[in-house]
Amino acid sequence: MGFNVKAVMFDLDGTLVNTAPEIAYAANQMLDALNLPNKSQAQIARYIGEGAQMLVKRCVANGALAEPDDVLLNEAQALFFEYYAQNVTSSQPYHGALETLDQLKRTGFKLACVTNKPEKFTLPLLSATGLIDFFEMVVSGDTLPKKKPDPMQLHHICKKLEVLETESMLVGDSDTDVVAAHAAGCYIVTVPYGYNQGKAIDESMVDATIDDLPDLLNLLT
Ligand SMILES: O=C(O)COP(=O)(O)O
Ligand SMILES: [Mg+2]
Repeated sequence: MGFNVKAVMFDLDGTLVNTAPEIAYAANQMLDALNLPNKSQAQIARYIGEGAQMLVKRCVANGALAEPDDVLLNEAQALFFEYYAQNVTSSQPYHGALETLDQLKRTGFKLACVTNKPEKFTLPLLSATGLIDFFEMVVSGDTLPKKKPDPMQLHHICKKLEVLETESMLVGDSDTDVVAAHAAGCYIVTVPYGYNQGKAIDESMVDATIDDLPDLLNLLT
């Protein structure tokens, strides 16, 4: 494919780790506590991708509660944070995630994780799954003033890793990742199994698609 890449940045939820089961469990605990109807895991998975705040808002906003007020939203978010903190480290990496990161690191690529997940969940999850040691940098949804689809996190990583955006690649699972990578000027490669609000990725918008993470080694090594 001829990618001239020195750094590879990985999205977390839906790309490296299958977080939907634990997120859905915590979201339904929150809905129970608020006496609101539960939602299926598939439905909640469609709300993943734009940070925890947005996920909570979408879970709470249904039917008569289409416009949840700030008091309810604050309470819902506090509950979700409390419940998700209890099971965030139970999520499992996708097939071949560790092996792929290991191989890329040994080959000499600089690796980073860039997620919209808040830091207080990102770091324990990366530690528990054994992924954290592969990354030179981790940038979470609340590390900087802006998050994906804004390119700020990607620019920040490129600067710190001393690579050009044009020699960096983002591997992600959603339109949010695609838009951020385009805005930053990085290559974008997507996996098909993650959370893209229930839609398929528009393949005409990406540099390549891979079936799973080990497929990346065919593109890059
Ligand atoms: O927290 C989210 O909403 C999504 O996180 P991600 O950017 O790792 O997919
Ligand atoms: Mg994702």
